[in-house]
Amino acid sequence: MEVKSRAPGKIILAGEHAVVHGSTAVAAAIDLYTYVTLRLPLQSAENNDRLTLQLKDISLEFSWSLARLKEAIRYDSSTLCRSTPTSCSAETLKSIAVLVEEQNIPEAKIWLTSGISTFLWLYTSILGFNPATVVITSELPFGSGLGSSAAFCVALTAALLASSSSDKTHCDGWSSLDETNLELLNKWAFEGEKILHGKPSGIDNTVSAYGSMIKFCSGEITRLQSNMPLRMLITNTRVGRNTKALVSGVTERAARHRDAMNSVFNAVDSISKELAAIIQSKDETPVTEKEESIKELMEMNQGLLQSMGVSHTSIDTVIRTTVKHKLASKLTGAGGGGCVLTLLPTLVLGTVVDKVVEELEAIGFQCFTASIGGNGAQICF
Ligand SMILES: Nc1ncnc2c1ncn2[C@@H]1O[C@H](COP(=O)(O)OP(=O)(O)OP(=O)(O)O)[C@@H](O)[C@H]1O
Ligand SMILES: C[C@@](O)(CCO)CC(=O)[O-]
Ligand SMILES: [Mg+2]
Repeated sequence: MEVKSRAPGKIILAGEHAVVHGSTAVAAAIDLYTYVTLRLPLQSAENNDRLTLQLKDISLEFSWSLARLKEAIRYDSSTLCRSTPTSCSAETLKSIAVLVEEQNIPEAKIWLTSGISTFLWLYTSILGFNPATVVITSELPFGSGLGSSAAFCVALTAALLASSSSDKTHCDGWSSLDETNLELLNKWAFEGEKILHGKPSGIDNTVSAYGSMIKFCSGEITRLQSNMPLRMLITNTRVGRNTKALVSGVTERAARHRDAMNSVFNAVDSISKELAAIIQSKDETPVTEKEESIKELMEMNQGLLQSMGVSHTSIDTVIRTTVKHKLASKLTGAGGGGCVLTLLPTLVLGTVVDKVVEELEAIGFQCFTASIGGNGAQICF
């Protein structure tokens, strides 16, 4: 039996980090996906006593015998229930860490450790100690602010849940999940993100699972219907960083300067709400005027992210380069490097965009555009 799944990455238009502290944020799915192929072997097949994970983009394979998994992860798989997502306990995470360590991940790829731990947790929690080969590929850059960790959790969980569901109707092409399955998928993916982000808000897994564009506040989701064109240039500074460390840095700063940081988070909340209202507004305001407002909101949000301590000199370089051409930019995702968004207003000339891209790429950054607000998680049998 084989099932495939895919889940998109995302951009955060406003509200990253503050959303972890209860503020509103606005995010949209992008058309760059993480793909999972899950193969369950026949009883009689070779390798029916192993769990194998293949990360195709980086040509790495990890494999565990089921006996070793059962010995190390000491929970009773008969008590696990795919329909009630639970958190990975510190004790289980420790046992999983031992299993990951045994795989001798190359030092240069050590950042994969948390991803592989998350894989083992989600797999054994949903499918128990059953043999399989799981193949993963991704169009998303890892650890760059485009939600690679959430897309990984959502795509993996979608394949795991689909393979264990009674409804395996063959379909041609990708099909979306129904509301009940989406909700379950999103809850499991959130548990996976907890291993990767430490204290996630849940916005990344939610927008990856549901797709489209959402306003998100303390777990409450509002799907947004955009009533204006929204084009963003995405610049990957290629500066690596880790979301978990950045999130905990902001939490520590918030503990040191409670009142000041609460004011920052409140300001971000207002920015996100205003941004969502502009995007959805059906009034007669000309698009150019709406774009001017979004531009200003992005600049303000970037200033507040700077004051949270999550910007980076590479991000400042992108901002300086784009502002010369009267374009506004802000970091997206956790910051500290990673990706930057630049609003491309409808009237901006193609020649100006080409010039900006040329300048940014000459510095060593990578620029691309992506379609915003598309599909969420999908499966294919
Ligand atoms: N396809 C994948 N295969 C294995 N691990 C992955 C994959 N995608 C992401 N990961 C794991 O997620 C980690 C990156 O997550 P992180 O949250 O730091 O960045 P991000 O999700 O890309 O950015 P942001 O959280 O800011 O949107 C990687 O170091 C890796 O452990
Ligand atoms: C930085 C953060 O706000 C967004 C990362 O894409 C973390 C989170 O919400 O989990
Ligand atoms: Mg992430």
